Amino acid sequence: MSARLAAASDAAPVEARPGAARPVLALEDFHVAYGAVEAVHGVALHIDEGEIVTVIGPNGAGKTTLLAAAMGLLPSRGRLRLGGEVIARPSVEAMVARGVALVPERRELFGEMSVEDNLLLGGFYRWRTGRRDQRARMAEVFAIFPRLQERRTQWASTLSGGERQMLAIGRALMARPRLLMLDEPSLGLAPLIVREVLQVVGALRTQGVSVLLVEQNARAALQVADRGYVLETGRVALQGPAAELLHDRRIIDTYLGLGQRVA
Ligand SMILES: Nc1ncnc2c1ncn2[C@@H]1O[C@H](COP(=O)(O)OP(=O)(O)OP(=O)(O)O)[C@@H](O)[C@H]1O
Repeated sequence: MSARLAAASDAAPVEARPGAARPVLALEDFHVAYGAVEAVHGVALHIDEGEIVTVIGPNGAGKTTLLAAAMGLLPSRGRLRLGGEVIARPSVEAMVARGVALVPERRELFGEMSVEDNLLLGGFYRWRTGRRDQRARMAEVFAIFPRLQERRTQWASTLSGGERQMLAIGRALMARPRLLMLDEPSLGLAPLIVREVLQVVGALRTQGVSVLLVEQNARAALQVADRGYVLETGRVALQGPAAELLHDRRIIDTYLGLGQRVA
């Protein structure tokens, strides 16, 4: 294991790390349970401003659970901070109001509504007033995903898998989030489309959006991310710079397949 890769969760509290940028999101000793059964056991992770951080791991490791609880969709125990603020009881309303957006695994689009109307709904909560503002933001989203503009009047249900994923991300971007949380954006997509979608995700950092990317496609995720965490049975098993994780023997053997070295 490389010296810069750490086997356990962040040992020091985030604010205690020398020279650390202020994290957009920090979880410390974060636990999530379904009834009496705990699925996430004391995870610590952070995302700094403009960073793309990925959480990878096998089926059932707790990735979706972690993301849902960080968004306030599931009850949690531990510490969650957004910027400098401790959020005592994370709720969806609190997270959305503070500029966090989640793109869920199943995308949750409104199939019998146009691309344009799906996008407008994404900005509704934050921009209840000011329709002109929403139109301006939609133009920005179309600049990011030109394919959506070509299909703006088409029902969401008629889009291809890749286009639906773009629409789901575009809808989340309508709220101008500081932090975008993505759950398995590669799910069900062909490799070329995965690359296209993740390239756009990578470009978001230049627009001041930080990204928490949960992925089973470890290679694709590590190629776009700055740092990564490996979650196994609800615990952080390994973490470090994405470029180093990509070349870590254990990651290659377990997640990248057939003992191949990454070129
Ligand atoms: N609604 C639920 N009720 C009870 N247990 C659940 C529920 N949802 C998930 N779990 C359990 O929590 C654990 C973590 O599941 P989770 O879906 O978060 O894993 P994951 O890493 O996202 O997996 P995948 O990559 O397959 O989506 C699993 O053991 C799962 O069975």
